[in-house]
Amino acid sequence: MNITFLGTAAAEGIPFPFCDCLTCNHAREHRGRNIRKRQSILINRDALIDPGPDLYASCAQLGMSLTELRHVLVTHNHPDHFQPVNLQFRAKGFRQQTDLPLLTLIAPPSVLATWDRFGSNDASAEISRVPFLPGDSLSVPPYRVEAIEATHIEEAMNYIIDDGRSKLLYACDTGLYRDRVWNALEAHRLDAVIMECTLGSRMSARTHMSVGHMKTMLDRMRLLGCIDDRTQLFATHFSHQQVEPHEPLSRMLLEEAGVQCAYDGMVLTLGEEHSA
Ligand SMILES: Nc1ccn([C@@H]2O[C@H](COP(=O)(O)O)[C@@H](O)[C@H]2O)c(=O)n1
Repeated sequence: MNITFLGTAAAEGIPFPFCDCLTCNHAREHRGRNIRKRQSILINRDALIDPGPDLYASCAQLGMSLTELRHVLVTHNHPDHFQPVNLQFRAKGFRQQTDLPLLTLIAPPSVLATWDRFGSNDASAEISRVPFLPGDSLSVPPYRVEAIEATHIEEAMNYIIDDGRSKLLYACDTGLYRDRVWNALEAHRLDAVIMECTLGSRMSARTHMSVGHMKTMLDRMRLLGCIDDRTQLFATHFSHQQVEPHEPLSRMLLEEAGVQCAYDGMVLTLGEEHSA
């Protein structure tokens, strides 16, 4: 499974244009991995999680097209994770010479309601919708997708994605899992975990993760046998209000939690990593 981080920031991005905090100012001055677009990942070339506000800019910057995209999974109904216009522009009039595969839109009912409220049309966007909720699973070859309940807003989900060779847990956005979620997770042996660490080392909250909470979650996963020393661990979805620039943040995550710090353009081939 190839995974490309299209964006690694929380709602505001880094730098947030309406902010002059140290992290935002440092990003403007030093750029590189300090610049973070809003959170989104591409799996291989055919599955995308969270088509947020920076999707087109990320693809342009990384030289990637989405013409092979077949599955879009949405975690929850927040505007930094789902922007209907990204998929509305799949309509024929916007790409007359390009044929696209039918797209499966896997999303909670609240996200599908937003899709409808923005005047979207499934037929013209060549989309087949699949209402999805925590506890649901389905097969969209080559993937098996299972949703577990996130601790964030109503209907928010994290995804377990299995391509038959490796299994990923995508844990954005969430706070500490509720007890009932651990029963569902127990059955899984994970090759990679991508977990939000919105709050860095500065604070704790119910609906987002700090490095302390991340360690708590990973310790419990280890105890249950979901992860072991071979599992690759990544932190992402950082808030400019809570984290330092990329280098000190990377050091802190590695030292305190044994976790790698994701950056925009990072590519994982489960077992390897190199820049796009
Ligand atoms: N405990 C928190 C929660 C949020 N933030 C900041 O707010 C932004 C939006 O949060 P959502 O819960 O709506 O995703 C987030 O990007 C953080 O910058 C926070 O600092 N502490």
